[in-house]
Amino acid sequence: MRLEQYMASYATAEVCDTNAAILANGDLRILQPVFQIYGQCRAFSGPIVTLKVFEDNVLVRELLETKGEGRVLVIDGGGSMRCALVGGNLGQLAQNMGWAGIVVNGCIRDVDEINSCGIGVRALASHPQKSNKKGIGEKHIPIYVAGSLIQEGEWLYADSDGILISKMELSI
Ligand SMILES: O=C([O-])CC(=O)C(=O)O
Repeated sequence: MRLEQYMASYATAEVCDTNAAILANGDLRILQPVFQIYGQCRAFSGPIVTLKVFEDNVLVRELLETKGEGRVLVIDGGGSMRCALVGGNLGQLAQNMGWAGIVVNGCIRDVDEINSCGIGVRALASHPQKSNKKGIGEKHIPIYVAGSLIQEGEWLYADSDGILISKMELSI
């Protein structure tokens, strides 16, 4: 897939302004503004793949080794500030496998390398320490991140203003 396919043809602010009804009923949610912006793509979107881990990134690699097909990996890392769940190698892998982006409720490292990858990355912060490698965690389960319950298959829309989660693909 070419990078252009991930470029934004929407603005999250406009989506919020024109979708009051689904914002009110919860089909469209706005993540709390806790994320830093990394990666070449400041704006990205796609269907969500969920992962819950804690200070262990074996399953992150396992998922990123599969075809991304324009999806976004959302990792609930429990908000840990003690190690990084994604680094430069995984950022490059995600780009190579066609993922649109990665959102981490936790930390990343190798920020300069990640910033050169042609994907979108959001994380709470950077941390130089690598994570454990035990392989513990759960894939494809509902996760609770930045104030929102997020289900596998929902859609994520990110740009410079923030991150939206939508129950369905938005027609924009
Ligand atoms: O392998 C890790 O733990 C993360 C990392 O540093 C990378 O992706 O380059």
